[in-house]
Amino acid sequence: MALLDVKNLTIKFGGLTAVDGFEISIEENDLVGLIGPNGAGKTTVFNMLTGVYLPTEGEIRLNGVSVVGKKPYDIIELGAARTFQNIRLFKDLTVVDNVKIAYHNHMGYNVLQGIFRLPMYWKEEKQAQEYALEMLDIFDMKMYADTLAKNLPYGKQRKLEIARALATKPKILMLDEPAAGMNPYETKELMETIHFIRDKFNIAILLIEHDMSLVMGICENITVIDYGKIIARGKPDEIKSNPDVIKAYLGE
Ligand SMILES: Nc1ncnc2c1ncn2[C@@H]1O[C@H](COP(=O)(O)OP(=O)(O)OP(=O)(O)O)[C@@H](O)[C@H]1O
Repeated sequence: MALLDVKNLTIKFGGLTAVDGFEISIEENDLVGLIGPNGAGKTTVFNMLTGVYLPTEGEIRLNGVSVVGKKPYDIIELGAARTFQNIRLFKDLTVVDNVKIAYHNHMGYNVLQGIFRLPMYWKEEKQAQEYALEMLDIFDMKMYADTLAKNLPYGKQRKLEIARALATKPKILMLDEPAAGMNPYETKELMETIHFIRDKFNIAILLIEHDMSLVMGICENITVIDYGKIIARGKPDEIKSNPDVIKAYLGE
C-alpha cells in the first residue's frame, strides 16, 4: 500500500478546472517533485492534499485512510505536514516557540495539569523544549532559539517553517517552493538539508519548486502539470528532455 495514493483529483472554481484528474502514488521515503509553469495548479494540489480545498472529484488516501473532507488539523494528525509558498510563522514568538507549538499535538497533559503546572506539565514542557532544540540543531539554527521569528533573515525563516512542519512528526512532508527567495548558497544548503531529513526521519517528501537545479538535483521522480493536467512523469533526465515539458516551460 502506498503512503499517499491520489486518484482522479479534480477541482473546479466556477468555470475553471484548476486541477483535472491528477494522480500520484508516493511510497515511504520517496523524494519526489511536482513542477509546472505559473498557474499550472501545483499549490491547488497541495491545498487539496492538506484539506484546505475540498476536491470536486477524486480520492486521496494517506496510509490507506481517505482524507477527502477532513480538516487540515486532522490531516496533520494522520501524518501529512506542509509548508507554504508565503511563509506563515508566528512572527512575534521566538524561534523555539514556533517549533514547540507544532510539537503540542504530541503532548498529553490536560488543562488542569497545565493550569496548576503539575509535574506532568513540566515533564512534557521539558521534552517539548528539548525536541524543539534538536529540530533547530538539524537546521543549524539552535543559536537563534530565543530570537523572534520576525527578526530572522528570510532564508532562515524558510528553514524554520520546515523545522516546524517536521516537529509534527509527519510521514510525508510537502514543501511548497522551499527555495523561493533564497540565494544560490542557501538553496544548495537547503538541498542538502532536505536530503538529510528524508534519510534521518525516514519520511517521504513531495516538493513544489521553481528552482530547476533544486528539483533536478534532489528528486528521484518528477511529475509535471500544465493547465491542471499531468503532462509528464519520470526521472529528472527524462523530464529535462521531454518535448511536452520544454514546450510548456517555453510557452510555445
Ligand atoms: N480559490 C481559488 N479561486 C479561484 N481560482 C483559484 C483559486 N485557487 C487557485 N485558483 C486558480 O487555479 C489555478 C492554479 O493556481 P495555483 O496557485 O495552484 O498554481 P501554481 O501552479 O501553484 O502557480 P505558481 O507556480 O504561480 O504558484 C490558477 O488559475 C489560479 O488562479
